[in-house]
Amino acid sequence: MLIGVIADDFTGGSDVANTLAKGVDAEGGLRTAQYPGVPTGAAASDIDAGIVSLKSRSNAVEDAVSESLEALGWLLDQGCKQILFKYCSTFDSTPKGNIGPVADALSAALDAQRVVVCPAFPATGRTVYQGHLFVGDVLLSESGMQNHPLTPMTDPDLRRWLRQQTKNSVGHVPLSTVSMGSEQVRAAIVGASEKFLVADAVTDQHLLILAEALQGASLVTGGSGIALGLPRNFIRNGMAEPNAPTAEGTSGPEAILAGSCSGATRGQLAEHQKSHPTFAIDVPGVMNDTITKDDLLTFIVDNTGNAPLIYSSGTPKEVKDIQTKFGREAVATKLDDLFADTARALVQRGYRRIVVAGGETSGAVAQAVADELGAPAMRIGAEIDPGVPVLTLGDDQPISLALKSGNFGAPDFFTKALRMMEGQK
Ligand SMILES: Nc1ncnc2c1ncn2[C@@H]1O[C@H](COP(=O)(O)OP(=O)(O)OP(=O)(O)O)[C@@H](O)[C@H]1O
Ligand SMILES: O=C(O)[C@@H](O)C(=O)CO
Repeated sequence: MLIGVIADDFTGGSDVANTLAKGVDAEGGLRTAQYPGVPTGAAASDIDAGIVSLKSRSNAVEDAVSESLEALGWLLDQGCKQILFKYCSTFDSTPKGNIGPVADALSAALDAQRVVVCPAFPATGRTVYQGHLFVGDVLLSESGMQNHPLTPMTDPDLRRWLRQQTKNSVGHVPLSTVSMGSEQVRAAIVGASEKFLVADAVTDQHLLILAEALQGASLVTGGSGIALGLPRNFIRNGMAEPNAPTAEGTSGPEAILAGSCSGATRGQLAEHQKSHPTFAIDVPGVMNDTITKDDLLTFIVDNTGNAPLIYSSGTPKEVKDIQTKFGREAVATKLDDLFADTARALVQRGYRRIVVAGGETSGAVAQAVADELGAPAMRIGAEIDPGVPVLTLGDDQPISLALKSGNFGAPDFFTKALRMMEGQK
């Protein structure tokens, strides 16, 4: 293994897996696998890039740090030459963490002297300019992310935000330097007096320049965009052969599970409802055990073949009311367990295509499917929409998964994902 990624959530893991598997057009990517949690055994010997997906974005700082260090240990044992700490392209974190403390711990463990910080992902509208993060044409703090229930992003200045989280110093590599090329970026990194350097990037070209400058860096941090040019560093110096995402996908019974309450997911749900059966999970019913996985399964079984979709997704007000009544953690645990139990039962019944919306929900479902199949490595297939590939697990009776980040995907994402799992456009 050459590149090892520690992803702070599962959808983020499949986002960066997609990027590493694709690489730069015409130059190819790496043979890539995504793992739900830290694997117990060794990785297959034909994997160049391995992504360990954690649920460390918004848990306690100490847990995020220890899980990330455990993932680092496993990746180094697999031979990785470069580690990428992948966080969200909207820099989801609080003034306490977890990005800063995890980056502190990883850089100390790797003895990394200068570490680039770049969440830019231009294909989904996230760009960094003058150290500030934009979503489309608005600052992060005006993009809706200021109201995020767990990690409200109220300051778009990444340097100021990160300084609250880290004991190390934070500097900046401005766009004027990035646009001059990789030599100048490298010189700026080497000459900087600060440890963490927020790097501006507005286009994929800027990300490629940064990646070229990061050849040989033991630790890189960012969104999936910063990974765009990393495979070709290894391909160009002869350490890896160029590859394309090859996971084959599957056909067979299907289900869509949506726990995400983001605006994008709710829009995709509204689109899907126009011509497909959907089932709204009664969350209070789940909390007092009057709704169980059997209700969800009955609906899915009755509507198989017609892209049945189960959702808990609610408006911000509905979510707030339910959280106030039952407690945020209790609701999240109960819904995660419900989706995981449903996914396990679907696998047992021979369901082969499962589309999931939401990072937390994807974590619960992917872990359950991998456990049920006893197959920890997810192979990377075609890209459905920016940042979301088809994933395939298992050998004899493979299962395809799509793990959609809350904010990703076009309005017709759900049907497109099911089609692409079968190898159609
Ligand atoms: N109706 C609801 N009421 C209260 N909480 C809900 C409801 N539906 C889902 N949730 C909770 O909202 C959270 C959704 O998180 P999830 O990470 O799956 O989606 P997301 O935040 O949109 O996605 P991402 O992390 O990829 O941006 C989960 O913790 C889930 O339990
Ligand atoms: O970077 C992103 O926006 C996504 O990969 C993500 O992290 C989803 O939670």
